[in-house]
Amino acid sequence: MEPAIDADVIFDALERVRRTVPRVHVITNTVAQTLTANVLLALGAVPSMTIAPAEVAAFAESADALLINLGTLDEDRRQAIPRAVHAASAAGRPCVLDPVFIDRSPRRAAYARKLLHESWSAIRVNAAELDALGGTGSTQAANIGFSPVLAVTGSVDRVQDSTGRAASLANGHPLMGRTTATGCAGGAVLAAFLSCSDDPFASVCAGLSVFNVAGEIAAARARGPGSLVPELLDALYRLQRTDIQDRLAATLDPTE
Ligand SMILES: Nc1ncnc2c1ncn2[C@@H]1O[C@H](COP(=O)(O)OP(=O)(O)OP(=O)(O)O)[C@@H](O)[C@H]1O
Ligand SMILES: Cc1ncsc1CCO
Ligand SMILES: [Mg+2]
Repeated sequence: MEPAIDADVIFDALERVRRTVPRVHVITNTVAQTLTANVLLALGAVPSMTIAPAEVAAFAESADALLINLGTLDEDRRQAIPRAVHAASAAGRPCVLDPVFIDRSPRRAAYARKLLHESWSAIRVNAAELDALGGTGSTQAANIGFSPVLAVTGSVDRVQDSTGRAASLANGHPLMGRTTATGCAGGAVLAAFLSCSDDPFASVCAGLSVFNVAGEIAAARARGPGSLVPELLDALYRLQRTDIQDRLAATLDPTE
C-alpha cells in the first residue's frame, strides 16, 4: 500500500480527481450550499444538490459519491437523506456523513445515531460533534460492524480508521474558522477524493490536506474572512504539486 502521508501521493490523488471529474451528490444545509458547490467545481468535481423526494434516489445512485450534512435538518431533508443513502450504498458509492450541530439538539443527535448504522466511508466532525457522537465514533462504528474513517477537524485535523491507522494534519488557517461552512465544504472534498481511490484513509488525509493547503495560500492573500472565500476557490483551482510539497504538515501517528 502507498504511504498515506506523502506530498506526491496527495497531489496524485488530486490529479485523479481533476482527471475523473467525479459527480458528488450533496444533501447539505442551506447556509453551505453555494460554498460547497463552488468548492467542488474549483476542485474539478461536479456538484448536485436536489432533495426532491421523487428525484433524490436517482441523483444519488448516478453520482460517484454522496455527502450527507445534517445542518438545517428540516423535515424535507429528514425524508430525503435515507433515500439518498440507500440508493448510493446500493450502487456501491462512498458516502460521507457530517453530523452538524448534533451537540445542539438531542433530536438531531438521535437521528445521527440511527444513521450510523448505514454504510459510511467517512464521518467528519468538529470536536463538539465528536463528543455528542459518544466519544470515539470509530470505535462505536466498529462495534456495530462497519468501519468509517473518522476525521475530526479543528486547528489540527485528526484522522483515524478502524485498523488503527491515524494521522495528524496541521495545515489550514484560523481564518477558515471565521468563514461559514468551510467544514461543510471540506466534507464534500472528502467525498470527491473517496470516489477516486480504494484507500479511504489515504483519501481522507489527501482531501483534507489539499483543502487546508489551499486555505493557507488563500489566507496569505486575503484581507479577512470576506476575501478568504474567493481566494480559497482560486487556490483550490490553481493548486500545484509544489504547493503541497512546500507546505504539507502532516504526520502518521503511532498505531494504538
Ligand atoms: N484554527 C485553525 N487553524 C487551521 N485550520 C483550521 C482552523 N480552524 C479550522 N481549520 C480548518 O478549517 C476547516 C473547517 O474546520 P472546522 O473544524 O472549523 O469545521 P466546522 O466547525 O465543521 O465548520 P462549519 O460547521 O462552519 O462548516 C478544516 O479543514 C480545518 O482544518
Ligand atoms: C451556520 C450554520 N447553521 C446551520 S449549518 C451552518 C453552517 C456551518 O455548519
Ligand atoms: Mg461542521
